[in-house]
Amino acid sequence: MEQPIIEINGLTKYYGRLKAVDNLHLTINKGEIFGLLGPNGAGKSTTILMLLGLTEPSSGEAHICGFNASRHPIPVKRKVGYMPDSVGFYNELTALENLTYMGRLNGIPEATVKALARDMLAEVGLESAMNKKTGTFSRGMKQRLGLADVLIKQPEIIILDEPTLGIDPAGVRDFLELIRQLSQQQGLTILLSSHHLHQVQQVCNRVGIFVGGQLLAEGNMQTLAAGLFRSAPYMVQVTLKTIQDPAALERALLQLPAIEKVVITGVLAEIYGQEDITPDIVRFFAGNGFDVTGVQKKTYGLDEIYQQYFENNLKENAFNEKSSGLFQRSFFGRFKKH
Ligand SMILES: Nc1ncnc2c1ncn2[C@@H]1O[C@H](COP(=O)(O)OP(=O)(O)OP(=O)(O)O)[C@@H](O)[C@H]1O
Repeated sequence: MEQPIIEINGLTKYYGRLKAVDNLHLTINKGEIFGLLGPNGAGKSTTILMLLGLTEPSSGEAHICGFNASRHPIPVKRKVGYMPDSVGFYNELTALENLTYMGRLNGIPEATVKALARDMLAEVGLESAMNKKTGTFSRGMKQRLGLADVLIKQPEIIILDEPTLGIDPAGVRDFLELIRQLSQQQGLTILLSSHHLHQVQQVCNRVGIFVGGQLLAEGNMQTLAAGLFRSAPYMVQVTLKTIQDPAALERALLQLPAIEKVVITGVLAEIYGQEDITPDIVRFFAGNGFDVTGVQKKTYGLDEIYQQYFENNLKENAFNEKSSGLFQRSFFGRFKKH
């Protein structure tokens, strides 16, 4: 049963004349890992600040666990743990000392704070480093400590702003896995802002694509891909030993049912269709005496979704810069709930 925990209605923020967030509508359910995806300046951080009650919206409102974020920021802060993109610690203190200190600041009773800090450090995989000074920590270790710092408040929602920035690939993988486990084991709701497509794709149940202050699309990977690639959602790549007459091959393939488009480049044929056309295609090539060296069914990931949007958006901008807003709305309009 879906239970809304973050409800955003018409949230808008102007900085002077700049509309940093434009009429945002979004609902996030309890236990979801939601990715706010978008390039720099898209409005992700401003949205997060409004959710935390740290900046006042120009219009619209956000409810967190039922509390209006700008009218009741204190209960909201109790429910939400926020990790900014860069977390500062006292370098001369150990991880345990830093975390115990943060726990005290958050009002955790003296009798339990140290034990809780130890538990949280174990939770984020820093058990063996808890007595090391944080000045010696790598960026990945600092992010884990940042997460422990958020968890010690025992929040219901965690908001992470670009949490994997500057961490090496193995560290990123471990960190994302940790986030996934926390969400699964503790039923935490996690909102994660990032411009790293692959990372968001790995860990999030649902993503929202932000550009120019607008939420252009939201959904899971399947819904986004199905909507975006509606005209030809399936693609099969066939590699052949040779292609003597590409035009004739294209014509012949287009005779097959459900095939919408064929693109031949060198010895590679990319065949797009309405249905999963792989069996028909394989039969076609085998039956017509082609030497097939490879067949690959393509599934659309966030990369393609993002790329497709940007490619089209760039073309449109080059054509008429002023129409880009309109284009964005029409291109992604079909995904939007509001
Ligand atoms: N305090 C501020 N005063 C004026 N303009 C601001 C302020 N904060 C952000 N902006 C502008 O609002 C827009 C959205 O910025 P925001 O930081 O929310 O985007 P973002 O998606 O989080 O990007 P990044 O990943 O670079 O932080 C940008 O054009 C930014 O320059």
